[in-house]
Amino acid sequence: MTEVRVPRVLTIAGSDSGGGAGIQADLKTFQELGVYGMSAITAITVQNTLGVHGVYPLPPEAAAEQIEAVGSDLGVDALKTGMLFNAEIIRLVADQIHKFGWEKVVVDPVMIAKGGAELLQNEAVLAMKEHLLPLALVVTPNIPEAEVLAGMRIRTMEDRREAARRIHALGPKIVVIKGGHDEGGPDREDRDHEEARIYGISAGADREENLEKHSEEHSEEHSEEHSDKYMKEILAEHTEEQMEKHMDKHQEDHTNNHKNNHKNNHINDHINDHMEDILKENTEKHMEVHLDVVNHPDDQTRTAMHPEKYSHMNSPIFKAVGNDRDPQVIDLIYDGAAFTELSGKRVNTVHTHGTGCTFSAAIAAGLAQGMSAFDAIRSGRSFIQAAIEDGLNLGQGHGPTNHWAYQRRLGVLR
Ligand SMILES: Nc1ncnc2c1ncn2[C@@H]1O[C@H](COP(=O)(O)OP(=O)(O)OP(=O)(O)O)[C@@H](O)[C@H]1O
Ligand SMILES: Cc1ncc(COP(=O)(O)O)c(N)n1
Repeated sequence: MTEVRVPRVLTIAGSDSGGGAGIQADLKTFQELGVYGMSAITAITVQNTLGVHGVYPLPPEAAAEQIEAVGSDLGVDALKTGMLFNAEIIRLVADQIHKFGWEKVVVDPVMIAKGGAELLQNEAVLAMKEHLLPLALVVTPNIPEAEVLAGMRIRTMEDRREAARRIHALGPKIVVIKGGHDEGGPDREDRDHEEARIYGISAGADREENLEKHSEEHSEEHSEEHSDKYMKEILAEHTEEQMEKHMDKHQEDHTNNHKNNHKNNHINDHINDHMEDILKENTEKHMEVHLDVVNHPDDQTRTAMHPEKYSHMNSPIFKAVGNDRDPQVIDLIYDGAAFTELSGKRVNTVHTHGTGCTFSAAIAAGLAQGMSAFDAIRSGRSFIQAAIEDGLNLGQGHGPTNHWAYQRRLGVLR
């Protein structure tokens, strides 16, 4: 009889002292999903919910040696990469993946923290494109990262599809462009003018033509100086937008928190007095959530070309709660043949620190468990949706997500 072995997953990423992103988020996700987690740390960040206060990269060999130690002894069924910080670390990590012949590789091309700190040096983008992306089964850029990797602005879903095609051409088998950052943004005219400023093109009627011309020149040029400037502009712009939204929401949250303090004390007393009742009630509430999911008629997954290929995505357990009237967040998947949109309810919260890390870690866990890439992505989406919806409200800033939420909803109350 063959012995059943626990799936083993490695994360190669930076440490987040605040516990919401990076290695810490990854290991929490692995544990929740029932896989054995291992880590190779690339950098130590001094971080809390208010931001990144320091970055201490480890010597590149430290990452390579950790991977060697884990790979040569415990073995790795799937892995994910997160913050890699510099080109040398990227090269050594890629060498190790290549040497061990690992195929279930999820690359989360982390570039910048939500608060604006640089988690990947500008000049390392080229190394990521050349050395790491070709080894990826799944790559999961957010919109600003996709803009940098594809060398184009993303304003519409068609832009996103074009960016996905370009990134796919760099070698990964499946591209997932996440939609967390797509909150509508400035109107088309403003974006046109902003784009014109960055590209140095006109914003008038001949705009599309100019943009196309620019994009051709851009791919021919590939000058590092140009892509450095381009990357800085894109990332700075997105960060400013996010910070403004964050500050508004944060002030609102603070007022609400204050108002809720008395109420919370009462609730705590109540919980202590009636623990059993609360737990029972919670279980019923979670069952209702499931029923809502099961009965929901409109599956929010739209499959562009091969519905039969993705029929497993109709599995009720993997459906996000929500409906078409809710503001949506859409992740776009491209496998070189078809586009699939995964959409779910957009949660109105500032506590989304580490969402990308958690999502990619959950995908790696699914792959290690033998899921297809699409199932793993779908299940990763459900994991992060639950983690954002049932937020923990920790810290004074941009708080972490709730890594317990997914299992709790499945009825495992802990
Ligand atoms: N407000 C939200 N409501 C629901 N889902 C969200 C929300 N924000 C992000 N997500 C989901 O979380 C996952 C990560 O998306 P996001 O675009 O935030 O990645 P990211 O910017 O790389 O994350 P981070 O940098 O915080 O680690 C995606 O599956 C996305 O759809
Ligand atoms: C170590 C580390 N890795 C990744 C992120 C990205 O997460 P976010 O964009 O939510 O800050 C981070 N902040 N820290």
